[in-house]
Amino acid sequence: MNVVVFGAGSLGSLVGGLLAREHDVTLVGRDPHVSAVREGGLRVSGAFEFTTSPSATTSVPDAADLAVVTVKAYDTPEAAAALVDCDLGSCLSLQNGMGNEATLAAQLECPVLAGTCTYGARLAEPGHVACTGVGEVALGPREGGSSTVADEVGVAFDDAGIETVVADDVHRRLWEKLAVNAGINATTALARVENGALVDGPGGDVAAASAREVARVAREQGVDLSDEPVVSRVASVAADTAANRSSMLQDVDSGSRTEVDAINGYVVDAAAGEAVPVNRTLTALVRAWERERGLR
Ligand SMILES: NC(=O)C1=CN([C@@H]2O[C@H](COP(=O)(O)OP(=O)(O)OC[C@H]3O[C@@H](n4cnc5c(N)ncnc54)[C@H](O)[C@@H]3O)[C@@H](O)[C@H]2O)C=CC1
Ligand SMILES: CC(C)(CO)C(=O)C(=O)O
Repeated sequence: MNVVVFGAGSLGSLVGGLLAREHDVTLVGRDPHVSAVREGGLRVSGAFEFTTSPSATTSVPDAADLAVVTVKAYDTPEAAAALVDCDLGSCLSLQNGMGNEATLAAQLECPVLAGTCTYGARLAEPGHVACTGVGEVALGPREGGSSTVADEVGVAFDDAGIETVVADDVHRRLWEKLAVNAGINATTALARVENGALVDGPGGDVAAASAREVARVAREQGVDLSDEPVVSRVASVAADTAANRSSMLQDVDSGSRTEVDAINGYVVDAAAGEAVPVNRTLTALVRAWERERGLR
């Protein structure tokens, strides 16, 4: 399979590196990482240890069987615009946050797949990505249900040794992942704590309350997501990733824009006036930090 990974940063380089063991992969990213990969290949370390040599460029090739989109959620419109002239068989988003697939589908003619990814990745240096945790990719048609395209992409990921589930309930999975990110990311970013600080105590109460709001909004959207399993999921992820600094805390650490608009902000927008005070507060406080740093 000929794959273009659009957004070759941490996650894109890990997934692209794993896929490159079995497929023809082109990483689309930015220098100095792209130049380093061109010159010396891509080293994947951490839970894996290998070096591979995908193509690497700063511009999109003319065609590919599959585009895997791994930019931050706020860059998805730009990614969609950059891919519009690429002759694609299909497109898969592995991003966090909600709305990415709709943004891609609005501009691309190919089938768009939705996905969640619980692998952990960190770009250690140009040309070198570390896998900080082995997880799972779940993917399916963005419309829900099943499709031949989703099956084929699932086989391609599985053939590359990526733990993959082809899911006919991708909407539920996206909302469940949203509840986890809405509970953990902003809470840890604002408190400047690692995920484990939410396992119990005041931070955990905020994370649980945020997740309950997400579950309610999901149900209002017709997605079967119950409160307590979601709250338990948030607590178990916080415990399993206790030493992690969440991606939003890492963004705050580096003074970078966060994905709050696609996470807690999405919950507020989807609630359409329904009371979601915890997500509304988390969104406002993270946006206040971004504004103070001139990021919005
Ligand atoms: N890093 C991780 O462990 C995980 C990340 N995610 C999600 O995956 C997405 C990506 O996250 P990361 O890889 O951590 O972010 P990142 O910032 O490391 O990677 C994104 C990359 O896209 C590149 N990019 C953006 N626009 C571009 C353009 N127009 N042309 C070329 N390159 C462009 C950026 O330069 C950057 O290198 C986010 O939604 C994140 O929440 C999900 C699961 C795990
Ligand atoms: C699951 C969690 C919260 C792990 O840190 C994550 O996905 C993130 O940090 O964005």
